[in-house]
Amino acid sequence: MAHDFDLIVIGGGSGGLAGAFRAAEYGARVALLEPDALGGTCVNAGCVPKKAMWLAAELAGRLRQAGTLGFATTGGALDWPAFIAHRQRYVENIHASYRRRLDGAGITVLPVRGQFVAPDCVEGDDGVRISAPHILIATGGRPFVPPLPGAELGGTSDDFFRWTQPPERVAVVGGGYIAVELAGVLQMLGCRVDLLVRGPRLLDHFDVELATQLAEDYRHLGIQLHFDTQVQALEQAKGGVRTVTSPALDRAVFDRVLFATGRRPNAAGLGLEQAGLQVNARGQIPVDAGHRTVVPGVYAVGDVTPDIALTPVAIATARRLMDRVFGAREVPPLALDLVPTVVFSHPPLGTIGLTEAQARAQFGDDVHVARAGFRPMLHALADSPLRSLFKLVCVGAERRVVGLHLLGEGADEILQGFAVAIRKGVTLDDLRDTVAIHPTSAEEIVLMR
Ligand SMILES: Cc1cc2nc3c(=O)[nH]c(=O)nc-3n(C[C@H](O)[C@H](O)[C@H](O)COP(=O)(O)OP(=O)(O)OC[C@H]3O[C@@H](n4cnc5c(N)ncnc54)[C@H](O)[C@@H]3O)c2cc1C
Ligand SMILES: NC(=O)c1ccc[n+]([C@@H]2O[C@H](COP(=O)([O-])OP(=O)(O)OC[C@H]3O[C@@H](n4cnc5c(N)ncnc54)[C@H](O)[C@@H]3O)[C@@H](O)[C@H]2O)c1
Repeated sequence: MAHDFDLIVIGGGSGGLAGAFRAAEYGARVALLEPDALGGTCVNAGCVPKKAMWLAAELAGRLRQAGTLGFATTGGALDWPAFIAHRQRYVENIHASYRRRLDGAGITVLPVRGQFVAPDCVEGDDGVRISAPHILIATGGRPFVPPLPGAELGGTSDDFFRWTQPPERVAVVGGGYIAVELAGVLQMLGCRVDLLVRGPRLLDHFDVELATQLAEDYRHLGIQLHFDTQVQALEQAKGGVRTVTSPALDRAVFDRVLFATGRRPNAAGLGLEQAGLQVNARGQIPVDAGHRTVVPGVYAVGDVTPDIALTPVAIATARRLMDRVFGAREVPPLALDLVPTVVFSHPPLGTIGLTEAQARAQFGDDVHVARAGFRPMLHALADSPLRSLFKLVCVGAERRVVGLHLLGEGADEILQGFAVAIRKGVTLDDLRDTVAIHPTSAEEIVLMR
């Protein structure tokens, strides 16, 4: 049967757009289905607007520090509507840029929600069917809200990005990336934040020493941290929403409650059974290392799969996949053991590779850890107690670096270059042989003992 297109991409977020563009570069005829705004979670309710809020929050902190250091400032209060206008203009520019690039690449964009009617055929919610020998599922995920009594009184990160005014008192539920990032931003921008974490620590999968130092830094910023605290229900209360928790909180009424309790894949409603596909126990679409599903010609990338839920991972895997399918190139799978990532906390926390605990579990006594704890110069000048902590995890007689963990100012920008070196097998001696740049935070990495 003649197909309408060479490739149908379901979802116009990070992975879908990257796959569509790369396939079009090889001359493929591509249709992209996206019922909402182009760019998906990252551009519209994730990385981009989040980073804008983080930058505003960092500026607010800087303005307060500037006041301490003798500058005449107004204290760093933010006019939210004015800032959000700037943020959304930036987001709209990204939409316009995508639209231009899609037109330029000759990609057919259909503003519809798609579902499979056969392994090579997708129907939009306008009833129109299109077919292709290759179909890429890149439908991402959505916030998960635990099914508690009164849960509808709370919001999620999606709601946060719709706020036009800051609340005075906020409870953030969760201890992962989004909880830590939103709690930090809101506190820095002048809200009173309580962070309700069901476990004993922040950021379960990150190095425990850094997570502990971050909790300490957050306490200094004024965030109320409640560990081992289970939210059982939300109730409407006079002047706000009451959190019913175990154990009970001293102050339990908030203007807003935000659930940052994980995300779930968008796999329901895709007609997967018509394609011959099934989801795993976590609702994700299983794929092999090449991002093929069990059905020939059907692929999946990004948050709808078990991959690490990060934009650069969705982009890199989609591009490699299209290099194989349309470029007929042998491309190795992405090395998922060395993915650098940053939590945009205050200060930021960047990490790549194994934590100390993971390295010890894998290599036993053959692990060598170097660390540097210090106050960055600006914080020392302003008499702020916020501390940085950098850790290097090395293995073997040659002390090959298998993990780098950075909490502190500039960590978000410092990590990328070291990620290249670590991928290339850098050793502790290589780092020590490198001349430091003084005075910086980054020099601590080459001076570590
Ligand atoms: C608050 C927040 C902050 C984040 N910050 C970062 C960060 O700083 N750095 C980072 O790397 N990652 C970050 N992430 C994660 C990142 O946003 C995701 O990993 C990334 O967007 C996943 O890309 P994707 O293509 O899989 O899905 P998405 O970007 O979610 O795109 C999926 C698209 O598919 C569309 N869709 C769904 N169903 C259908 C259908 N049936 N038919 C057609 N279209 C459909 C959706 O409308 C959506 O546009 C953040 C996420 C959140 C929520
Ligand atoms: N800076 C970044 O790169 C960035 C930022 C945000 C999100 N992301 C990506 O998006 C993913 C999703 O982020 P996230 O923060 O939603 O998920 P997460 O998995 O990082 O954290 C979820 C948190 O919610 C808690 N939780 C789960 N169910 C709960 C319940 N019923 N009650 C109380 N707490 C509960 C977990 O213990 C955990 O602390 C991340 O894993 C990450 O891959 C990346």
